[in-house]
Amino acid sequence: MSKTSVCIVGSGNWGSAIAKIVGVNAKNLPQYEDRVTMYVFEEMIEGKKLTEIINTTHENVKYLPGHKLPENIVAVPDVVEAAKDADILIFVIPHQFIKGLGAQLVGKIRPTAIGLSLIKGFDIAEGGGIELISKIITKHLQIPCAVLMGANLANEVAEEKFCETTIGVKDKKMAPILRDLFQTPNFRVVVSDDVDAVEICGALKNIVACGAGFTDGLGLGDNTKAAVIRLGLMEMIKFVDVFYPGSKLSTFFESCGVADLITTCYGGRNRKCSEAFVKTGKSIVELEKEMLNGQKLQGPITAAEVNHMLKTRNMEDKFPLFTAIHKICVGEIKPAQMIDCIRNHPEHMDCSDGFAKL
Ligand SMILES: NC(=O)c1ccc[n+]([C@@H]2O[C@H](COP(=O)([O-])OP(=O)(O)OC[C@H]3O[C@@H](n4cnc5c(N)ncnc54)[C@H](O)[C@@H]3O)[C@@H](O)[C@H]2O)c1
Ligand SMILES: O=P(O)(O)OC[C@H](O)CO
Repeated sequence: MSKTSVCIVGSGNWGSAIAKIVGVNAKNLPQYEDRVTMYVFEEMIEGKKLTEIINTTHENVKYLPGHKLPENIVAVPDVVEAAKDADILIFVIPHQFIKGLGAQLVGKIRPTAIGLSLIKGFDIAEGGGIELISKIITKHLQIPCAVLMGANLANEVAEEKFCETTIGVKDKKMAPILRDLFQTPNFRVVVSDDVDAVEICGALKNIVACGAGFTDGLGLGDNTKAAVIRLGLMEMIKFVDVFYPGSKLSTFFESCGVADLITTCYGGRNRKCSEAFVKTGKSIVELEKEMLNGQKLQGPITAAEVNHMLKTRNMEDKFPLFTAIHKICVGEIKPAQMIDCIRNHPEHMDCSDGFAKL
């Protein structure tokens, strides 16, 4: 039987950290081809191509400095060349680039390939809704696409500190294949069939992370930040309930849910830049450039995508935290107004009989 070949589409902070895991597992597991291709959006670093640096030093010096990648990870600057022979395509690029990159792959990959999206974010759908990234991949490339989301700050995963993750996949045959490709003693995988909710958790938590960062920037303290996190979680649950009915509440207790929300609201890039946004008065775009050395924020764009949908449906007031965070990001209201926007949150008002409702 021929071996399964793997391509990682993306090589940023998370793409590189996951390459460490996937490279080692592909090498050690007999069912996989040793060689794993990694699509690298080419750029010059001190006069040298990043792909050449990765293939000679085995380090992504720009996006994951200080960590060696396994030698069977091969950086390829042409996405079609990287992906054309793969049986498993792992998509891990900032979500704003997926449509452009996906378009280059149409008709150029194995029709039997399967996809796995590690991308946190949405796209705007026709008619004012949102579209899940995994669905975009399936629609354009005509392949099934599972998701992997969790409390997984890339640098900590690269340092092999213990964490959990959630793989959302419906096909029972695919579940162990994907789990085995990612699982390590320090990266524990739980598989869920509640795929849409797993993916939506990963996208929405980035909006809440911005709120947590604004709270930190305003110096409001841990109680306020906990309230923002809790109300953020309630809006995440409500969003899934309203727009993706039939999902399970238990999914929010997996790594993709509450755990990712916590880690991102304390240690993530969205939090960090949002805190600086309040403290410096600079724009999000400026801060992303200044503070992240080419890495990308997903929270403010996701907040805009969600707001577009809520506005179209006249539902901004049902999600006051998401709405306030978007308005702060685009300068429509001041960060200090966030708390006024959530002071009379539906979560406080809906309990007319004195009991909270879920
Ligand atoms: N970094 C993390 O800790 C982490 C953890 C879990 C999930 N994620 C998610 O994974 C996804 C990818 O994040 P990341 O941290 O790997 O990326 P990143 O933030 O490091 O982004 C930089 C990457 O984007 C690439 N890029 C820049 N312009 C591009 C273009 N026009 N077309 C294609 N690629 C381009 C760069 O070459 C680089 O590889 C995001 O959705 C993110 O939310 C990130
Ligand atoms: O650094 P952030 O804010 O993009 O968050 C990173 C991961 O999504 C945390 O799991």
